[in-house]
Amino acid sequence: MTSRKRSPHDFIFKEELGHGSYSTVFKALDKKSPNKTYAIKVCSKKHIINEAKVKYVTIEKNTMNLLAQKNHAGIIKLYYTFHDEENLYFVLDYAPGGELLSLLHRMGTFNDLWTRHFTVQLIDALEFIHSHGIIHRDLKPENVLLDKDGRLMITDFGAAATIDSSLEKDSARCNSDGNSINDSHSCASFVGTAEYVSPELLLYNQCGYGSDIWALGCMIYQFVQGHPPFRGENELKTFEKIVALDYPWGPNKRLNNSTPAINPLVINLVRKILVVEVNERIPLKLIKRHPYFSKIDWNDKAKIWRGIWENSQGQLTQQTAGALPNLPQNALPTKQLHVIDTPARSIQITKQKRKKPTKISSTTSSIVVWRKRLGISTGKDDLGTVPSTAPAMIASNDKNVLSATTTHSGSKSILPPNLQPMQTQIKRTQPIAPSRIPPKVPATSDNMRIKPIPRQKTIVPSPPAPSIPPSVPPQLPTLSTPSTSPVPSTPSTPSVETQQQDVVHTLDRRNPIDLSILKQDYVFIYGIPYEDKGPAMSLNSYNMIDNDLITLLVTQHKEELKNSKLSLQLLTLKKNGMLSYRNTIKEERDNKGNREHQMANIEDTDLSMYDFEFNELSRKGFLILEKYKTKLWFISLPSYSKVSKVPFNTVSSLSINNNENWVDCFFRARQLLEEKQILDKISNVSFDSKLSTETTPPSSTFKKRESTSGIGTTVSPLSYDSKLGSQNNVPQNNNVKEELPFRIPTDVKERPLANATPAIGHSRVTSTNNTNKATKRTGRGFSNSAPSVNTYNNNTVTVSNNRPTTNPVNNKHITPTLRKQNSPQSSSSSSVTRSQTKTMGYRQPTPSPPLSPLISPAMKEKYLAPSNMVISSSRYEVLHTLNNSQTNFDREIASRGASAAFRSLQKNKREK
Ligand SMILES: Nc1ncnc2c1ncn2[C@@H]1O[C@H](COP(=O)(O)OP(=O)(O)OP(=O)(O)O)[C@@H](O)[C@H]1O
Repeated sequence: MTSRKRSPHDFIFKEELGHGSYSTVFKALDKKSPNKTYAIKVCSKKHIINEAKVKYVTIEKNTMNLLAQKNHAGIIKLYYTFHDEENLYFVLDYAPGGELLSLLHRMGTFNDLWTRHFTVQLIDALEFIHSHGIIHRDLKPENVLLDKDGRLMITDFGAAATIDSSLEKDSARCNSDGNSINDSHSCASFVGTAEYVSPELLLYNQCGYGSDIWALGCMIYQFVQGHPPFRGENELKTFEKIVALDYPWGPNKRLNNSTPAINPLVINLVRKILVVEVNERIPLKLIKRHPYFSKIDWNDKAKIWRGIWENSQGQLTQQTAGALPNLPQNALPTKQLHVIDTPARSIQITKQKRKKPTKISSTTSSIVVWRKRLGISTGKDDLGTVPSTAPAMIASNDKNVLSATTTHSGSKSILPPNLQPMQTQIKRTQPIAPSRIPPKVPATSDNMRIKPIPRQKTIVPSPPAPSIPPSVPPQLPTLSTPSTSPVPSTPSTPSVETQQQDVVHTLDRRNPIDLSILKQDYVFIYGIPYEDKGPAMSLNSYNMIDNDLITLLVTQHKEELKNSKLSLQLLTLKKNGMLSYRNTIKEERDNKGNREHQMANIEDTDLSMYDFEFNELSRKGFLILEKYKTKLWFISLPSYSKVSKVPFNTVSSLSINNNENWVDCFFRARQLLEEKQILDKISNVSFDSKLSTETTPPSSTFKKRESTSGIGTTVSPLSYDSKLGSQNNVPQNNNVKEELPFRIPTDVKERPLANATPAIGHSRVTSTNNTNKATKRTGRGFSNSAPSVNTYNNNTVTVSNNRPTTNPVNNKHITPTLRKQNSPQSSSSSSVTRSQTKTMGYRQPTPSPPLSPLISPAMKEKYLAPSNMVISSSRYEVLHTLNNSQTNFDREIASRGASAAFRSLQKNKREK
């Protein structure tokens, strides 16, 4: 870089490379060193002022100046800035490969190799940007350019913001004025592109590093799917999808059929990134340790930044390209060099027609409209004022700015130091949290369809907001598929498609689908001790409970699992909502001679599904069913290879509905129980009534197991073994006490309410203990249950304090929150349960306070789910609950349970 002042006359302007909302970009040669090619972005001063783009030009220049000093391969470098009477000039790295989006469009989707290649480079570049306290805020494939070898270069920093470098990297937020926010976590404006905008920006007016990571997740998804994950018919619908986390995983669209399916690790990674709660979103440093990158040496920059056609030695090779379908090197755009030596003065900055005519303000207005529709307070936005993204003083200095451009190495800013927007610390306003969520957040099927949009317009001016339609609660999907029909007439034969799918998963394909079973599988069951102070694990590691933890547990207890006769259990979800298990290896019987031990009734209040994470492809996953007394219960699927070794001859009539995942089946069962109509239909179904009356503790073997210790004190954060990948990741230290993997509560005291719902008369048979407890619960004010619940609870009124019930009139689920309002007595329990919830530390970023002792004797015996725990079937309930939650943590909890339901709902809708 040179400090010598440059001017337009130092360059030969060649063809136009493209134009943006306030600029036209030309290829240009340096007259002094003709071998050096640049891209010069020419911005018309008049246009900038007229279109009020000064602040964005300023931000872009300052940000690029800052980054250029460190010279990172993944960032378009700004070499010089200068101006003449008419224009501003930014002399930039020339990226002959064009936009990454163009390449993606040519390819349809990227294969795994390219996906990893670009993702790795993106991560490295993003880390560099963040390490300088900069948030890009408009990451998307259009803003990523390629050099001639297919290395990516991030550009377009016009929406960037800086934060205070003293803040924690992953927690810092900023406002778009470049002011760090360590208290209010507020962002004063909306920027970005609708498809890539983060939920925290939409919902809470916040932006931070996490927002870039969200966009990264969207891009990775786009690499493998060919389109961004969230795309509605208009921006408002796109926003709805974002906050609903409504994105589909479709088949890979590559033309070449030999292309393998999407790497499950990519899916896993994207799922970890696309998390609505920003605090739960995986940070960059953990992304780098994700198994998808197990072979990446992040310190080896040369390797990371090699071209797409270079081999590991850095040599260009046709091999790589040859191995990829339809991947000629000329996939990268090669614009013909028309040598048009344009005199600088005659450069016309045309009124932009291609894209982003009103980029930021348009998105902003869309978000404002959207938030208005949701009834979310947006402060000034509600008054129709779009918050500014730049300090107010910039506007008043527009002209000064334009006449004060400098070379890069000269004074660093266009503005005088006291007016520099990127460094000015301004007291921020409080975060604008949603103050009200309206009764309707449309989750209509019409926005499920994805229309091919050739190019992601950054911003399209939004249509005027339609008036809010009257609230229509989303309907639960009805059941109609033969394999899940509750009518037990003739066993249905799986469809051809079903049969094909079952090739992998069906354990015994000779048998027809057993209509009384929704889902049946082999699982490992873990109990994680949950003590007064919280889970008997470090909160940090507890925060990481997910597939990785399950994998860790399996890894750690592999031998034990292999050898233990109790390790493999058959877990069955029946249509009456009963979850039962059976030891498939040793046929143990309980005192009543039952081979099958009921575990819990999912219809039961006590069984709360807190979270799930299943990957049906890799057969990895877990489901946290509940915190019951002292344990959290996990159900984890073993790998298929393990399942295939199970001696199936010990199991009769095993047909598994593997077309649906566990979560969907749970909701299906729940729905069956809740809908009167369905209950009628299933009244003839002969349920195993033995199970429903079981009150006797099962075998002593189980008891003995129960008394042994569970997982010990601390599990350190996971580290990935790069050689072994995710299936074999191991903890950094082995400070994990031995855990017996199988921990089913086997006596009445320990077991969650183990009630089956008898078919005839729908009366609920409960054990003596449970009946008492149920009565206690009723006494806490839950008698205002929906009629449908009582319909099948003739004898014992047992109404969930966390389970939505169904109003038979409109089939609308009544949230606990709503019921709570009708139930004065519920307040005490809700406060207690809230305390419990917090203490659970569920993926809480910071350690939560110690668990307050359980208060009532009843609670000592029975765990009460948090009052706002929602297993919901409608997005409305989710948002309603989120809105009514008093703390972020409550929101997190509610959001998790609800998101499961919502996904289920969406899936069903899509299937329709
Ligand atoms: N350094 C570069 N090398 C090659 N082409 C470039 C370079 N910078 C920009 N372009 C091309 O010029 C087009 C316009 O870029 P520019 O930065 O002016 O606008 P934009 O970022 O696309 O839009 P906006 O400014 O509205 O966000 C880009 O889409 C890209 O195709």
